Amino acid sequence: MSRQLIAGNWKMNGLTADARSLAQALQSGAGNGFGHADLLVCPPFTQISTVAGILTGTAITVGGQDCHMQAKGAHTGDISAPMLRDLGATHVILGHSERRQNHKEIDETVREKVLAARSACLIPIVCVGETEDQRSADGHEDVVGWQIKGSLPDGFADGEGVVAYEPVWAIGTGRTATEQDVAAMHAFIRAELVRQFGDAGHKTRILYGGSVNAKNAAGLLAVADVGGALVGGASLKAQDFFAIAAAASRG
Ligand SMILES: O=C[C@H](O)COP(=O)(O)O
Repeated sequence: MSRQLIAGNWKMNGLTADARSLAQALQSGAGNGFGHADLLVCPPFTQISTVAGILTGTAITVGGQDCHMQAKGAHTGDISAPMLRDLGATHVILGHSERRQNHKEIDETVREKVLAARSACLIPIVCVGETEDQRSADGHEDVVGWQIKGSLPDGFADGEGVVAYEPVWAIGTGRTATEQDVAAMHAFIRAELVRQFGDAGHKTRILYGGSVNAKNAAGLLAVADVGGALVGGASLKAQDFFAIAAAASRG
């Protein structure tokens, strides 16, 4: 099995003291790495510099949670991909369902942001996933299929771009998708990637996200075609984040 990526999305959590203390706990536990897992944390913009500084020299990399589609200019309050890179970020989460919902981001916006990330040498982690209503109406494959078509630009699979499948109803709810559902959706996403990008689509990592925790991680990470996890709440405790990483190592 190839290395899995365990990515922590801290979302809008962490004043400087919190971020410093969590980063220090990660630094002390990081050791020489985690077997089959690559580790990444994505703090809020305001803490990236602090966290990247503390984690320098460890096996844990740092990413952003969003970026603007332009590299610079008159965009009050926005952060560009080169700015993230400048702070030490290696990755950026794009098209998270909270951005799609709260900021009305559409696939075309996400696609433009992926291009911006690529120009700044950041690895994009593009989130896709259906709502509960869409799944109840049996529309989950259609929704995710369209998100993949619309959000991923040409050549996406030639780089290190990552896709994260996050059923919206499983995010922050404690309701995890069953391993059967995860297997079915990851197989569907893989088939879509190959249809869109040819052979290169076989190598794109597909993460699962949605209430992943220290207890359920081993089962989810052992599912075929799960290339890692995008972890929200459980990534705010170093011990839980490491337990998930350890589960990946056993995958
Ligand atoms: O980006 C992370 C996901 O939204 C999952 O969040 P969660 O682990 O708190 O459910």
